[in-house]
Amino acid sequence: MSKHTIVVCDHIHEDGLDILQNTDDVNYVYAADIDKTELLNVIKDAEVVITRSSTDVDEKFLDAAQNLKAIIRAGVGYDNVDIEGCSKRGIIAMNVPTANTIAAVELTMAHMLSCMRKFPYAHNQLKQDRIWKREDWYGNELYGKKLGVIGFGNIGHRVALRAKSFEMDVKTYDPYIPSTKATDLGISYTTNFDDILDCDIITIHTPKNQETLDMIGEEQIAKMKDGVILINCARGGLYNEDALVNNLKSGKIAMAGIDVFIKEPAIDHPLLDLPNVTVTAHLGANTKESQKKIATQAAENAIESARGIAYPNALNLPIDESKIPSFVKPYIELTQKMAFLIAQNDKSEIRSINVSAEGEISEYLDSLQTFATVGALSVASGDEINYVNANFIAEEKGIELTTSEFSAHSGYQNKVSVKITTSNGVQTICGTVFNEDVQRIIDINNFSLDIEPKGKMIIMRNNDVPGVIGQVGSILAQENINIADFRLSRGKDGALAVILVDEKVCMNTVSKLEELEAAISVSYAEI
Ligand SMILES: NC(=O)C1=CN([C@@H]2O[C@H](COP(=O)(O)OP(=O)(O)OC[C@H]3O[C@@H](n4cnc5c(N)ncnc54)[C@H](O)[C@@H]3O)[C@@H](O)[C@H]2O)C=CC1
Ligand SMILES: O=C(O)C(=O)COP(=O)(O)O
Repeated sequence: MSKHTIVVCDHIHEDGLDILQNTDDVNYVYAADIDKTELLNVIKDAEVVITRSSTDVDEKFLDAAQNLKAIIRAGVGYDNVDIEGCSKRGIIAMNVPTANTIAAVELTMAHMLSCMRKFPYAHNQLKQDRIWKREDWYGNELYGKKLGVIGFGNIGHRVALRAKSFEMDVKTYDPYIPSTKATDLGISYTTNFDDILDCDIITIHTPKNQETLDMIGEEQIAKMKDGVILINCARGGLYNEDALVNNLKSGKIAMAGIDVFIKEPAIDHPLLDLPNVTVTAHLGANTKESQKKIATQAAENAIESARGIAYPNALNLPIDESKIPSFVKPYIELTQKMAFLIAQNDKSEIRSINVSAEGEISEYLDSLQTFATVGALSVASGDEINYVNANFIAEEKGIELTTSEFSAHSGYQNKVSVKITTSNGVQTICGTVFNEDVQRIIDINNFSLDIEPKGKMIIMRNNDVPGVIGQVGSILAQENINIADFRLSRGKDGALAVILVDEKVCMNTVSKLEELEAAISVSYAEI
């Protein structure tokens, strides 16, 4: 039995490792304890890798992992994964988005309480210094304080709910949610970022990206109350780290609770030298409960993706298959086949691919376009093309991808057409689906036909003169090629024949057909 190699690059719960170990068709490699340079060697044969935030899936990593099909980020944030690099290489990246939510929520509350009651100072004074001085540690209560929650997703909204149970006055800023997601829970919603800056405590729960990096810097801190408390259990850099250090030193920020740093491990970070910071070493997801859930989900998803069965929580698929209605699927297949057929008929350099549609199917033009691109490019690039990287590769080759809806109705309930322009000319094939899954090509370059897009086919354009069918028949008979079906279409510019055959046709036979006096063009394709 051939086995799928799955490499585990970071520490995950043993329940996940057991699943991998006990799966017959998996060759599992545990590489969490090795040096990251050595890891590059180990991932050479990996089909799937499981990572956490300690492994950067960057250019070097991807270049080393030549056989990689999928990456499972066993957690939420994927800012350490080069998603575009994955897409270009046809690698599907997935995360495990909700399994550690509660762990991160509870760590946020812990940091908040720790800052309010000055836990680190009080703890150290008694435990390390053996001093009992209760008068030194007057903290503050969460009760009645204003809490600003930036980012109201899985973690942010749960932090807000817990804060409400402490009878805090909670407000959120998240421009990407409907306001009712917050207001229905009794939480104020604002689209004015400055409203959040007016809070007693601010906690951030957004992803890290171009938009959110340095979201809070000197300018925003200057607008905050003196003695504000800032919590970050999301990602290092969402609060500008220099601004954080400066304002903690000056006392503008009274306390900060920090779990994450721009550069981790952060053992020499200036924040660690400040007394008014409570820190944890990126422990947001580190509860046994969360890690058990994440590891089992990550292992199961790794196995499914290695087998090519499913890609749960994929981050870079242009198409979410689960959202595509069943009637669209045969059209997707048909579109890919039509593009594949055209690209076999004309192997010259592709300049543009246009997909047009009419009927309800036109709502799915973007998905159809992606599959047409896969079909067209796979003639030249074979297995290297899949629907994750097709659009990237087309872009790199300078191929223009367009879609359009037919302006006039042809009478078909749904119809799709693929038009490919090459350095040699333009070819168009149209198709439809009958009775839910019977795929048919109905037009090739303006010649009406009715052909199943399947098998070995010779496509011949010829002058509409007597005797052509007989001549084609005798050439194929001489070559021992059996004709399974012969479809002929006549138009004002001659005729087009699609000849379905049982045996593979070699270039020599194609040349003999091309030599017929009536022949205009002949090509051979297999679907
Ligand atoms: N410290 C740790 O160990 C952990 C950290 N995290 C991090 O916590 C963060 C939040 O995670 P989840 O809540 O699970 O993610 P999520 O995707 O459920 O929520 C993120 C929210 O941020 C909002 N958002 C995006 N851009 C925004 C912007 N510019 N301004 C305001 N809101 C914006 C989104 O609309 C979304 O509602 C992520 O950065 C994640 O990586 C998650 C788990 C553990
Ligand atoms: O899930 C996340 O975003 C986290 O930050 C947790 O990261 P980790 O898996 O603990 O390295």
